[in-house]
Amino acid sequence: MELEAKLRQVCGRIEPLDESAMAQASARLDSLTKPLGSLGRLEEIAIRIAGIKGEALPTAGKKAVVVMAGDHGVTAEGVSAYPAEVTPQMVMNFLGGGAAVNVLARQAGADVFCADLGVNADLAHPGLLAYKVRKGTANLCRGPAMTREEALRSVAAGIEIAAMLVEQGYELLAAGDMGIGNTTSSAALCAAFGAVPVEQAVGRGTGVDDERLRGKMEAVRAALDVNRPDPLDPIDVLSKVGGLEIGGLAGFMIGGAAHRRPVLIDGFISTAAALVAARLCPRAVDYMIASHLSHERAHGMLLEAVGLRPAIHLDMRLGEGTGAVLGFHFVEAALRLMQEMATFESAGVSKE
Ligand SMILES: Cc1cc2ncn([C@H]3O[C@H](COP(=O)(O)O)[C@@H](O)[C@H]3O)c2cc1C
Ligand SMILES: O=C(O)c1cccnc1
Repeated sequence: MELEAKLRQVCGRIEPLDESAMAQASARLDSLTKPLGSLGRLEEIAIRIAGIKGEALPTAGKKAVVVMAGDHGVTAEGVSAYPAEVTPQMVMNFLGGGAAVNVLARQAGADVFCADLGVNADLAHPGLLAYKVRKGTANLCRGPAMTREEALRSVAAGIEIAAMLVEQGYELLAAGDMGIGNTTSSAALCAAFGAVPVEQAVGRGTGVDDERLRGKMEAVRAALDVNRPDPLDPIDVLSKVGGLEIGGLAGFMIGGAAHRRPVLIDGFISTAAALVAARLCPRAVDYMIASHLSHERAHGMLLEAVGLRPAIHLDMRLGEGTGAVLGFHFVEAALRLMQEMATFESAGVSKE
């Protein structure tokens, strides 16, 4: 109960966007040497970041991506194209700098953090954010993935990680996931919340064949039948069919919003976490910026259910925060345009 109260308190701290900063940013964009509105969604993003940070002319500041990792008991059903051991192995790869997200983060000038919310293995590395709630979830086809208390602890861990990064001076955050089997859990979450019908919620994830895809669909149906998650109780849904890293990511998004930091959302799993965050604290959505549209088939519908629109579409389906980190580029581009472009007046360019 104490964790529930704390969560309500953090949600209550999320403020509405700063309308005055947004109006000033909008006026500034209209004064720049370009046809009105011609920078399209970049203008929308710049205005929103102004509202989030409460500054008319914000800069991007220090950037961090957090990859939250957790294992999934549902892998016993053969729902992934890869073995569960990949989760801890990839955690070590993130810490060693060799994963796709590390390369993209280096290119974007961002730091990568990796958090263990529930990996099956005992991991020891000085760089790892150790927040293990339990070793992997239980098989959600047979019963709840975790207890309500564990779900709340995963969300609380994400809130704590966001606070720690804000304390370290990070101003722009991105959310990434690692957990073999987590597209199954994410599909079950989408369906449980009524965001996407079951038949459309299940996709190929890491690239399962038709037979495994059918098994994955059965697994999601079984998860909903056996657990009967209550869509009006987001923690109930998270605990029954979610994942530890998904809870962590939802908390991270809520924590970022409570600290007035923009949080870039990645692909399917990250957006499933965004849906949990949105159902817990609707106002947190104002602080989220969608990055890409994943190739995973339900992602578009899921983004829509959260109330987000992706900016780029590169047919990526990796996760890890890779799409979100690409988002650093266009967020920074939007802010630099607003900061650095000449106005009609300063450049002596005729308006009419
Ligand atoms: C080497 C490797 C690196 C990854 N990085 C992210 N994922 C992605 O794939 C997993 C989800 O797909 P499914 O539900 O089909 O298991 C997650 O770990 C996700 O982050 C990876 C998967 C693999 C194999
Ligand atoms: O959209 C994603 O993030 C995704 C899709 C498939 C597999 N892993 C991640």
